[in-house]
Amino acid sequence: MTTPILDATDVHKSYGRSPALAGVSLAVSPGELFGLLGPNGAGKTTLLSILSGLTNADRGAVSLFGKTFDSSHRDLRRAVGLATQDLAIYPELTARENLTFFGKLYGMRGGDLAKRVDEMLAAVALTDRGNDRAGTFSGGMKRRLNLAVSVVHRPQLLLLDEPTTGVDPQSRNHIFEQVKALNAAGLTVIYTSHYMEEVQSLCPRIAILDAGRVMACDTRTNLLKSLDAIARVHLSAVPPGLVERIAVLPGVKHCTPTADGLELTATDVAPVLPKLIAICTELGAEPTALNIDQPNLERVFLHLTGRGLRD
Ligand SMILES: Nc1ncnc2c1ncn2[C@@H]1O[C@H](COP(=O)(O)OP(=O)(O)OP(=O)(O)O)[C@@H](O)[C@H]1O
Repeated sequence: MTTPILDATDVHKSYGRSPALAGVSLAVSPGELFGLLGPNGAGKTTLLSILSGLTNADRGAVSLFGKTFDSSHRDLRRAVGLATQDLAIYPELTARENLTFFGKLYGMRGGDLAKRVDEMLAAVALTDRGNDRAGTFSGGMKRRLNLAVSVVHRPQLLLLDEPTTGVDPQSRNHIFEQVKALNAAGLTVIYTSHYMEEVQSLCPRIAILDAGRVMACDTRTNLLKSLDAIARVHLSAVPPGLVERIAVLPGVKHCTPTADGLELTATDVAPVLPKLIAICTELGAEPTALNIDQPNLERVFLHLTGRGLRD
């Protein structure tokens, strides 16, 4: 098995008496685009602060690149890029100056730095605005620059804390594309968000964090497989015997009548539908509307915690 690029075991962190992390364990392999999904206050920022060496855990162990890690390991910290939720860029500097400044902080100089700055401006579609002050940028452009700044020094692990906060759809797409491109080029990425759509579409493996604990950590496929699809069928009538016949169709787990039709659960609804329609036709019940609720991470979260992600 490959050595994990990041291995956290039983990490605890409290602010005063309130625990922000209450025993978090997770491992991320080289090359992964790993999602960390959790509502506001789940502990995502606290975890990223520990993983980037900004703060230390109260208890537990973290290893990065196979070595024990804490904030005193300056060499390991240089191999991590962090795009913070609060923007790290300087509004009075231009985009180019911001990138150059952060590159220099990491010891980059001369032609290599100049080339990298150009590359980063192009990657986040800010080449045309490179000489404009960051303070004049839209929220989305600032986020894109914040992302570029976090990788200018070519880290091996990138930590993204809610990277689409306050951005327009166009910038959001730029950020998604850039994250995917960085990952495809070999960068390991931990992507934190409370937007389940983002994590679900970007990340093949995901940890769900709530109240400082990992509630589940698995592949996206396995997380979604843990729930059934729900089909709601509206019918012109619900003849006697219909629900009972549908309930025993192969693949159907439950079937119950509703005010205007029926509702069924199945791991896979598609193979059930033709048989359902045939039975409805035979019994004289015309389907008038069909709604299929496929499993998603919002429902997985609800199932695990009893609450919605945005409660
Ligand atoms: N500096 C701090 N002082 C006191 N409490 C804090 C501090 N930072 C975080 N907390 C608390 O720790 C818990 C976890 O916060 P954290 O910011 O890590 O969560 P999060 O999942 O990143 O949420 P968000 O997306 O809203 O930032 C919360 O209850 C928060 O109020």
